[in-house]
Amino acid sequence: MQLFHNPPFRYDRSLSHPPHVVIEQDSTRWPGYNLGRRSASVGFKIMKIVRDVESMKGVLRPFAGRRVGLVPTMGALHSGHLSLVHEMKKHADVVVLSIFVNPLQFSPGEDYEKYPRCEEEDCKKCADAGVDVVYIPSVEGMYPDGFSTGVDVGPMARELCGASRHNFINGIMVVLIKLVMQTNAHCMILGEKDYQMLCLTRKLFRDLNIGVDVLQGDTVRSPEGLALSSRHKYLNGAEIAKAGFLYKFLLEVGKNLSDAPDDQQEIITRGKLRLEQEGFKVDYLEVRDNNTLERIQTFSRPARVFLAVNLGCCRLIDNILLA
Ligand SMILES: Nc1ncnc2c1ncn2[C@@H]1O[C@H](COP(=O)(O)OP(=O)(O)OP(=O)(O)O)[C@@H](O)[C@H]1O
Ligand SMILES: CC(C)(CO)[C@@H](O)C(=O)[O-]
Ligand code: BAL
Repeated sequence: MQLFHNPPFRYDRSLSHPPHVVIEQDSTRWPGYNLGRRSASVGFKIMKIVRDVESMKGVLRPFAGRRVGLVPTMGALHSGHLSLVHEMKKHADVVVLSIFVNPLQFSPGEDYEKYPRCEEEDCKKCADAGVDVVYIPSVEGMYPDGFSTGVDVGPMARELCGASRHNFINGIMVVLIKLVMQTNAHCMILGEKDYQMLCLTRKLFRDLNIGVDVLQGDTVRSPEGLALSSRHKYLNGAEIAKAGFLYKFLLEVGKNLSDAPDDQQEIITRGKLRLEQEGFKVDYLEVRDNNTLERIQTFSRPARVFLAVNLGCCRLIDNILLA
């Protein structure tokens, strides 16, 4: 599929695979979009865009022995994603950012088709942030005919987001295994905003002895506190302003729980009512153990408050750690 109709890129003919597979951004035609800002002595001077599963490993061959850091995303990049890139640059010699809207993690009726796709803009942001390789595999490349393998990380995949999004967690686990294998990543970074995914990915890698470090990136928020999300493209200005309420709400719930830990049930019931009154449709508001994600009654171990709501046609999630 040709995604850039008049691509401001040139083919990299130094690579052994067909030129249509790997293209390089042309820094002479796009001044400012080479990787001039990078300080590291390793990595590419010109960002590479790889669309082919087979080519991915070849692209990194010159960096054998170097630490490869993977930043998996579904694209429509925002400052949250870019903060993960900046953090990863501290831990890896070569940074690969993947853009793949993974059909496996969506269930029928969810927003797979309409999920925002804006690759050209994303590639510019990546080049500016100093990404070495943008990996944009196709659905056919990732899941060729006959693909049938799945993983199940256990009951926790069916709680929190997994209770309403049945394919969500296990679909992510499959794609993350594939992405780390395809990129030969030594480490990967996931955002705290998707804390259930982060925890269960760590569990998966532990359970299957996959020796890839999973780093945690801080949640980047708007000045009003709204955790940035690609799905904000579904919201209008008034809805964005309304969504800013969620973080203040979480902080308030957190304070109430710290002040009256024995009143958890009442605080949560009242909280859900408040969210509905503010115009949100509540999927869940829950307090869970920070490490196991189990429900907790007492606060003897670190805990986290999680929420998921719908506003218009947009699903929003957030969470905070209870001190
Ligand atoms: N506001 C944010 N701050 C930091 N990291 C984030 C933020 N939002 C998403 N991420 C992280 O970026 C990575 C890629 O996520 P993804 O591409 O699904 O973006 P997203 O904004 O979470 O999309 P959506 O909310 O629409 O599902 C994940 O590890 C995710 O946790
Ligand atoms: C990790 C991910 C890119 C896998 O599709 C995405 O689902 C996410 O960040 O939630
Ligand atoms: N970051 C979450 C990806 C999803 O909602 O499918």
